[in-house]
Amino acid sequence: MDSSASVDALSNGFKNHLSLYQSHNNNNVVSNPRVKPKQPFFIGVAGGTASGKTTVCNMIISQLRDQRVVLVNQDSFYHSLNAEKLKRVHEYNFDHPEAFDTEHMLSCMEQIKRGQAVTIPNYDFKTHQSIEPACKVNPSDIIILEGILVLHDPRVRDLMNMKIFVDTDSDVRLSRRIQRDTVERGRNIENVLDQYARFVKPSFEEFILPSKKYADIIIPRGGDNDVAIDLIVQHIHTKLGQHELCKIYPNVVVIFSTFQIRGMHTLIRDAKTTKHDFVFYADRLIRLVVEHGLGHLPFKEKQVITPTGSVYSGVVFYKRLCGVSVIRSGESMENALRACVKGIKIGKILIHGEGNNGRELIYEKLPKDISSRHVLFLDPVLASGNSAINAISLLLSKGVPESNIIFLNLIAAPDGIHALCKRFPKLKLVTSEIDESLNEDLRVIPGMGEFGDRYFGTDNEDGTISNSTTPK
Ligand SMILES: Nc1ncnc2c1ncn2[C@@H]1O[C@H](COP(=O)(O)OP(=O)(O)O)[C@@H](O)[C@H]1O
Ligand SMILES: Nc1ccn([C@@H]2O[C@H](COP(=O)(O)O)[C@@H](O)[C@H]2O)c(=O)n1
Ligand SMILES: [Mg+2]
Repeated sequence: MDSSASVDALSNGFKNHLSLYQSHNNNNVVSNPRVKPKQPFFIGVAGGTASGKTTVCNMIISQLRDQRVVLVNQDSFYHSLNAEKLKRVHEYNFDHPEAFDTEHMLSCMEQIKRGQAVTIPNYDFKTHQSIEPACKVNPSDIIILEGILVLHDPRVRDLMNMKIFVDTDSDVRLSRRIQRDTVERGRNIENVLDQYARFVKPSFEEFILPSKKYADIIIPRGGDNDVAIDLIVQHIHTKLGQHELCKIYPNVVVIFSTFQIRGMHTLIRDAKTTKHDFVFYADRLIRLVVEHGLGHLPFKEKQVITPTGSVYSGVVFYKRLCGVSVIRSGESMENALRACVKGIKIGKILIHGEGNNGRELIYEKLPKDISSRHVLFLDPVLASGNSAINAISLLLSKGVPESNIIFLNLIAAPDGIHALCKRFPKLKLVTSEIDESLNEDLRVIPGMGEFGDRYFGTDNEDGTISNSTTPK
């Protein structure tokens, strides 16, 4: 194979994720200065030559199917050799930190970390030069930077959320390197052994091995260590699934994001989506949130005998439940709740209000025995939190314990979460996405417009959505 390991590694990342980057690119996203892109999770993978860094990275990527991942190889940032240096290539130390354009790598990684697209050079191990075309890397959820010296420079290390060192026996590495470089990098055994003894081994001892102390995780045996790779993938999932606000308010639960969920959000947030599609995908998301929310109810263990005469140890559903929907958009969630909880009673609350203050209770119809039930409170959009606080205060005044309320929601603004969770710390909020902010009209950004208008088809005749001044 002609291409270098660097290009291989990079293109592996692209092979897995290219279509994703392109679709991301083609979305014609209108940049909104108020919306800060989410910071990606940045992983650094270092280790000696042929320790299995690229192999480990590809194993991690293959397990992160629901995330957008980009793999960048430090090799891409090797300085190209000029004619003079090419003549004496056998005297060149490719394992010294100065062999890399670290300033360029740092600037690219800083840009990717800020959520910007960058162009990464394409390095050819046969000609020892950067070649065309360079590779465009679009913003991602996870960035992996791998290479022998990625833990060497403190500025690069500081960008990383997780630092890994792949630790493989040096004899194993040498034999793999001979094999790889003769097959893939156009070298002969004498070259490989000579380079190894003169530069690779001494630089490993002087620069690479000392960087091991900065690693959070050391993986002995590289790609053979399935347990370590599973644990790393689990940790990444946990970190990505956890919004900062979930750490502040442990009762805020964001359902685990998959490409399916993002796809549904993309559709319902798109201003061009038809009413029919909006309802279809909003219903799918609502159903997921409802199912997730029900999982937070208390349960009792129960054993049953199956038709094979065996014992199945299970649980029984909690039955004293009711729903309460906030008119009008909360009513869109009632069907999903009815479909999941047979015969559930659903009450209603109508709150009216303008601007930041002055919410007024207009109408309420709640089950008489609501105080003895767990309440699933239905409202798809949490913006300032003013309406929700009003409605939940009403439930508390009816004797519902705060800890018996589960708020089921599709999108929540941080402002609403702060307001609600500070006021009702025992209430549980289950949502499918936390958005960036509220604008000056108290509308969620990026948001999805007026949910009720889009769901019930009461937007303007020309198909545009009313720019309501009545925030939720
Ligand atoms: N666990 C393993 N068992 C056998 N061969 C391996 C293993 N891990 C890597 N290799 C092989 O060793 C060579 C170097 O691995 P690679 O992942 O490219 O290392 P690095 O990126 O650290 O240089 C490759 O040819 C690869 O296929
Ligand atoms: N023109 C080059 C550039 C680098 N190398 C060697 O590659 C090794 C790093 O790649 P790994 O995939 O093994 O991490 C490094 O040890 C350099 O010696 C080269 O031979 N020629
Ligand atoms: Mg490699």
